[in-house]
Amino acid sequence: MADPGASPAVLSLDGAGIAFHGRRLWEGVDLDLSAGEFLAVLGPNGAGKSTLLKVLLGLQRLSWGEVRVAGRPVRRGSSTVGYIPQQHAMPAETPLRARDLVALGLDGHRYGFRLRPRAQRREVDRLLEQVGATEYAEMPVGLLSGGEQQRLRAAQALASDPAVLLCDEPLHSLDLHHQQAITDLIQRQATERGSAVVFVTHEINPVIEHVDRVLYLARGQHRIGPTREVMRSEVLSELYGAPIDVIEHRGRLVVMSHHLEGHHCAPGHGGTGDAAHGPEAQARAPEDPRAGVGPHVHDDDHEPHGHASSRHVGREQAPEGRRMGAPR
Ligand SMILES: Nc1ncnc2c1ncn2[C@@H]1O[C@H](COP(=O)(O)OP(=O)(O)OP(=O)(O)O)[C@@H](O)[C@H]1O
Repeated sequence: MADPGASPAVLSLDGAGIAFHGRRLWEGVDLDLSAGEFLAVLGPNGAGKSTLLKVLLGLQRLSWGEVRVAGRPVRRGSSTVGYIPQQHAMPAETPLRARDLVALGLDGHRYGFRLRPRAQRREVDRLLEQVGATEYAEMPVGLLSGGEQQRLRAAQALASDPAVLLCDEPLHSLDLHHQQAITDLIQRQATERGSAVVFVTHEINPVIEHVDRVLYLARGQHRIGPTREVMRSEVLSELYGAPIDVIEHRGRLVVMSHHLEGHHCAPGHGGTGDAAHGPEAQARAPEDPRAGVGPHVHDDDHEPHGHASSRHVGREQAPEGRRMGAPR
């Protein structure tokens, strides 16, 4: 059973906030994420979900507060952070085979040295098999479907066995079977390898059984807590400043409102509301060089870049009794 106080946080946000041109996306976020914990990040379009991932990737500085991964200030390219970006098509002429894309995620740091070609090939084969991509391992990536490319990105992100795994709408464009396969893969990475997972999504139902806590961002405000504490009519109505109904039906959460835009639960995805936009409502991918075919550049030199904490409003910790990963 998890004992959050006993293990140091893998990921910490302390009084974290961000503003662009005077507009506060979120502020006063205090969060300690433990090994193996699965955090879902929800909120309407433009709430700052992808920006949060950019912060955790070291691509965006906080306006307030501090962020630490594995006890150190985050740094772009750190081997401790894996990232599955939003799906976007790679150009047809991309000069890489599927297996090359996955191999970019391997730099041998797990073994203390770069893998020999044969060992690397075996590891890439294993990763390809995990995501069901063996069949097209030798294909040029640009000729693969969006869903096939997305499975390769998942394999690439897992290759480094990261302490923190960031996922930006990773299920988008996957069919139900592969949604399940990728979700299971991410969950196994959490429970068996102890990766803390930060999973940005517009739709909680495909991952609801895995989620330990939800971070909900809306209108410059946020709530953090177990799914059914945050995903309640009272809480979402307060966050949106408009009446929202959250109904549970056969273990699925249905969010309904006549006022929402860009919400995470569309009529076609289990909701019956008439104004919600579902997962189709996509935003830009972070401007991360790794977002495309990008090699997962590992670089463990850390340098501080966080700002001093300006607010501290009750640190959030993992609830008792959640699943826990193996010690790293
Ligand atoms: N570098 C930047 N400079 C100025 N504004 C920015 C910058 N990066 C993001 N923004 C703005 O911050 C807001 C939040 O963007 P972000 O992509 O984080 O939202 P999101 O919650 O991921 O949205 P979606 O659900 O549509 O993907 C947007 O209005 C965006 O234009």
